[in-house]
Amino acid sequence: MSVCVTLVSARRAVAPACLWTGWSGWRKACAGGFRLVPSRARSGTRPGAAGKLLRDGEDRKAVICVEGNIASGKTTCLEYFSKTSSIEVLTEPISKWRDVRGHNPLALMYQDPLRWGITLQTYVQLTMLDRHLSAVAAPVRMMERSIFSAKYIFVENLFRSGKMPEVDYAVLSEWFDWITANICIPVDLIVYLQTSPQTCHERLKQRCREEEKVIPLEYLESIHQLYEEWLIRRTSWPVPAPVLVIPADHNLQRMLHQYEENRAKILAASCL
Ligand SMILES: Nc1ncnc2c1ncn2[C@@H]1O[C@H](COP(=O)(O)OP(=O)(O)O)[C@@H](O)[C@H]1O
Ligand SMILES: O=c1ccn([C@H]2C[C@H](O)[C@@H](COP(=O)(O)O)O2)c(=O)[nH]1
Repeated sequence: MSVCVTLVSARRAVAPACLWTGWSGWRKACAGGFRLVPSRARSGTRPGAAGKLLRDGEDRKAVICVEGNIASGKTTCLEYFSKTSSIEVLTEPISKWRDVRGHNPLALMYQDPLRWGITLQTYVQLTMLDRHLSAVAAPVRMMERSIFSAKYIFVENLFRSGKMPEVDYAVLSEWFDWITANICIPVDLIVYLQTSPQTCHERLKQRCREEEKVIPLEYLESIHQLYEEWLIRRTSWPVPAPVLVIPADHNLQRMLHQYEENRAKILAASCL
């Protein structure tokens, strides 16, 4: 049985470097865990890292982000690779999005996106940044989604569909731009689980997460279009790493087979 997999070439995002002449208090607070990459750094440093804060030792570890529509099978993919000793797996911090000090911003967003979209996405941005910056224990880290898809897919979707006021979009964009200009967020490979929105709709109904019962097929179609624009057509936002596209409409057994077939390509990210 032939399985089609495409490795799309790299086109790294290069955010403007920042010189950090001040901020001494913050830099002291970060000492130990982070270092500032010299603004003239060239060899041996990640592209785009110059002038940014970088977690110590992180430039030697590989980071793979698994991207895809809601219920495309990302968690299932991560579960599969979590059995490999050299890989550590980080799922999305969805339990936090469902319970921040007793509040459920995920449910609120689905109930009234115009009012609560910024609340959820601000918290998603914070918790995803925290995930990106947490210390890596294994040689390879696989994480579910990224701070990039939070902005380029979900914030963008809310705004474009008229469900986020322009001022909320502007504030979130300012935050995102500041973070990516000043903090190094290393990504070595994006694994894109490419599904049809219909498949995701079926899997979503099967998973039956309470907050997501209101999601119509059209919502998944919009998310799908944004992913395709970003990672396949490359007409929207910078892509921070090479992209490995894995068609993911197949049944579970065939998907696990595909993951095994792609193991070497995925682990090759640690040699980049
Ligand atoms: N290849 C597959 N075929 C059928 N069902 C699947 C497949 N992969 C995952 N599922 C099921 O679909 C639902 C969503 O999968 P999940 O891995 O949670 O997706 P995601 O993390 O992308 O939201 C779950 O109920 C899961 O068991
Ligand atoms: O930036 C984001 C990221 C995720 N979400 C929503 C979309 C889904 O309802 C869940 C994540 O579920 P997955 O099954 O992992 O796709 O969170 C969001 O609204 N904004």
